Amino acid sequence: MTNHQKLRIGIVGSTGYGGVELVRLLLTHPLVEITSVISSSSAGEPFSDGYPHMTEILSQPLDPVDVELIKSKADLVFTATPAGVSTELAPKLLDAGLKVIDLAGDFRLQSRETYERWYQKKAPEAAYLQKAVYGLSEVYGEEVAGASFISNPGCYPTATLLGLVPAVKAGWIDPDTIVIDAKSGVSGAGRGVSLGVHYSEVNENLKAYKVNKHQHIPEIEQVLSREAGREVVTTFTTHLVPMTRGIMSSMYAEINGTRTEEDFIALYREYYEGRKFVRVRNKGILPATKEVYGSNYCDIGFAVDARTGRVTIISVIDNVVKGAAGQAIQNMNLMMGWDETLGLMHAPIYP
Ligand SMILES: NC(=O)C1=CN([C@@H]2O[C@H](COP(=O)(O)OP(=O)(O)OC[C@H]3O[C@@H](n4cnc5c(N)ncnc54)[C@H](OP(=O)(O)O)[C@@H]3O)[C@@H](O)[C@H]2O)C=CC1
Ligand SMILES: CC(=O)N[C@@H](CCC(=O)OP(=O)(O)O)C(=O)O
Repeated sequence: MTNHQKLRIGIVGSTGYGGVELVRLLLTHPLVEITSVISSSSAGEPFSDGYPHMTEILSQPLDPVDVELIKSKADLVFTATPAGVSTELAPKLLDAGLKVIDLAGDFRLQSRETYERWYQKKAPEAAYLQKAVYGLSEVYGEEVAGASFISNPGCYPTATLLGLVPAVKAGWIDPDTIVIDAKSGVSGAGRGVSLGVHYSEVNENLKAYKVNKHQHIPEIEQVLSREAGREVVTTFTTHLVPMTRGIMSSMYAEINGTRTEEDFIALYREYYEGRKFVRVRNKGILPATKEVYGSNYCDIGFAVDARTGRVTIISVIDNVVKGAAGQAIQNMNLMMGWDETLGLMHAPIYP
């Protein structure tokens, strides 16, 4: 295949952490080429000025956010922008005939009212919201195939939902009893500096934040409700951990009936059969964030407590890969009818 036939990719928000991770991964994808890296604040500057580790790898100048220009240079656009930007931009890109994969939260919630309450921003127009397919690849991959507009899941919801959906769908756990305790590395907050992610605030520290207020709560509840076939509400608490990448979601729920760890392992292995990026650990082995670092894997492990009748489910991802850029590329592969693993089979970096 010549370069000419490759799918041409534009990245809005290329100067952020999600954007630069898209660049890193797409550079080795066999069927695409990055034709436009886009910035709202640094157009004209070489991409590698902001990221010297990309010197002589990707030094092309940043393009402005100009829909006509993007249309002339790209077939598919990733928007890796702060909440609120794609609400306005994605409809224009779609109207220009481009395929769009949005990494932000703007199009994830079906209810406009729920979005406005949790994000404190104006919701997208209903007509465009209805076009967006929620791209939790291993659960809704069939809906993603052939779609032209994907709303990529949040990082915490990806780890959490991949860990909960099979058990909720099978009715093996009581959805009313689920408690989710989640922890993230600091890159989850993006490249922008703020007091909360300042080195001396984060280093040698562990803090809970946005308790009962996190914008990912309605996203998690939306999917759990759909899979359970009834409304589910849940307790979800996020913590900031002094590490760069990684999310661990520790989930607790009451088991319906009597199930062993072997039962959960078999259920999940069957649910994710043929899906390379979810790895279910053997009995007695729980995953750690370093075991997925830099990769698109989500690793899941179980501990059943016969004494309390509860199961603990541990799910880990790399927030910028499976939690953002990696899953977005997986969704692009599914949209295009390609093997979902193209460009993504990187082994985790260890140690
Ligand atoms: N970091 C993570 O782990 C994850 C992030 N996400 C989501 O992905 C999105 C991007 O996150 P992340 O990369 O971490 O964020 P960053 O803050 O690192 O980057 C966002 C980029 O958006 C660009 N931008 C800001 N305003 C505008 C605008 N008005 N128009 C166009 N571009 C704009 C900025 O670049 P410039 O000034 O050059 O235009 C900036 O570099 C967010 O919605 C985030 O919530 C989702 C899952 C995980
Ligand atoms: C560590 C950290 O601050 N993480 C961010 C994740 C934000 C994110 O990914 O936002 P959307 O998925 O909603 O776009 C947070 O908790 O808000």
